[in-house]
Amino acid sequence: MAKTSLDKSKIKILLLEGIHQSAVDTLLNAGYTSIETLSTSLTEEDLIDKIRDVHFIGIRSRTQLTERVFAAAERLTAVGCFCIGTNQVDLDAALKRAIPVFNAPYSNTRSVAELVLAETIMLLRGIPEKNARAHQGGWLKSAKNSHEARGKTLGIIGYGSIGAQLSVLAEGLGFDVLYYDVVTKLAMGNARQVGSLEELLARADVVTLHVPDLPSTRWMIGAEQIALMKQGGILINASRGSVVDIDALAESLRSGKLLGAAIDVFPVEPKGADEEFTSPLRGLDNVILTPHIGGSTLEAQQNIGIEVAEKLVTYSDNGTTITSVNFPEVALPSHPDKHRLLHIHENVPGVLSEINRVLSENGINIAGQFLQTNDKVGYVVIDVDKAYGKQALEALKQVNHTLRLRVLYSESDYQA
Ligand SMILES: NC(=O)C1=CN([C@@H]2O[C@H](COP(=O)(O)OP(=O)(O)OC[C@H]3O[C@@H](n4cnc5c(N)ncnc54)[C@H](O)[C@@H]3O)[C@@H](O)[C@H]2O)C=CC1
Ligand SMILES: O=C(O)CCC(=O)C(=O)O
Repeated sequence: MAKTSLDKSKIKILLLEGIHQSAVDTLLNAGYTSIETLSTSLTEEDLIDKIRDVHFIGIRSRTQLTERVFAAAERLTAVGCFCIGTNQVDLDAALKRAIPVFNAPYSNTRSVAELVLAETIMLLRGIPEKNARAHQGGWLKSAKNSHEARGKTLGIIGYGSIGAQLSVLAEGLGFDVLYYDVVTKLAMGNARQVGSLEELLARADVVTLHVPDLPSTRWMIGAEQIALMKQGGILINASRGSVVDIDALAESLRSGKLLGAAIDVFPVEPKGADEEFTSPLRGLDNVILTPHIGGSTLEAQQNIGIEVAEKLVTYSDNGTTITSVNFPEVALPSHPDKHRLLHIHENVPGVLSEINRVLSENGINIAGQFLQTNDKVGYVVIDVDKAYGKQALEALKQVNHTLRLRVLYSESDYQA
């Protein structure tokens, strides 16, 4: 019998950026013991060195997994983004090497929504400036530019998980909620979708961004858009640093066009606590600057640790790719007495029949077969009896357009 399924203790896992201990515990409980954790991200060069013998990598938003990194990652089997956004990963570079990428699409939604709501109230009252003055011995006791949230208009750009959650919380406080999204979205409560970004900018007292990093969202808020906002408006960005032109924002705060801002994400962010944070927004009154901690609550991080680690374990043990952001999604049953062949190939006609020809010529009985494709990749999973020869696996690897073949032992063999 061919021996290609790796012993779990030999499967190397690298977790970067201070991923929560719950991820380590989840991996250990599943039998994966070779886990290295680092509290920071790595530069591209350092990552290229480190990733060569790594099978699974876990990152957050800071680590850039580029084409060059994937090219060096000879053993990489899957990527876990312990966050929502996956813009830091070259998803096509991963896909063409048969590497599924997973994330935690909802685990920190609430944390971001709560932070934004809190910042909205603080900024409407001018608290950052009053707080700074008090720390310097000043006493800015004034109602000037201080407003209740009740009856103000909150404009949400991007009405997905976070935008919609924020909408519900904000209505509870008495905000009128408007939102703009490229997709028609069902309104929560009494919120209303507007037809254009321009309309939202003109009508909202507070504008908050909750869009992904996409070519269409890059620098979507610049000088032109800020000019459309109300005099004395407030801007919040806890989405991605590429969405707001930070120089234009700084200028609008200096000129008094905007009265306040809260920014959690920046075009360039420090790799870790040792690197200095620089920004044109530093030193401006009534600007809340936070170090990309929208999702950084213990509750969210603990849940994310478990969720993404479980997805990596499930893919490693069983082949399931449900919720992968770049890969054909297949939900697989357990395979107690069968070995499982995972064949990943370019999605071109004829590969499946070629695989079945090889199996038949090698006398391999198919106990179960599952197939899913996306526009680039086909993923065929075949459960087979345990008795097969090494030459059958070699022949499967030789099938034209094959990207990768993985073999998973039967679960009873794993437990043995
Ligand atoms: N600051 C932080 O720590 C965190 C930041 N994030 C960021 O927040 C983003 C949003 O998260 P979710 O709400 O979970 O995403 P989501 O995918 O549920 O929602 C995004 C929404 O934006 C809309 N959208 C896309 N392009 C648009 C455009 N050009 N104009 C208007 N709307 C557009 C989509 O249709 C969708 O409704 C993430 O992609 C991530 O980058 C997420 C979690 C934590
Ligand atoms: O917590 C993190 O490192 C990143 C949070 C974030 O931006 C996300 O979930 O997309």
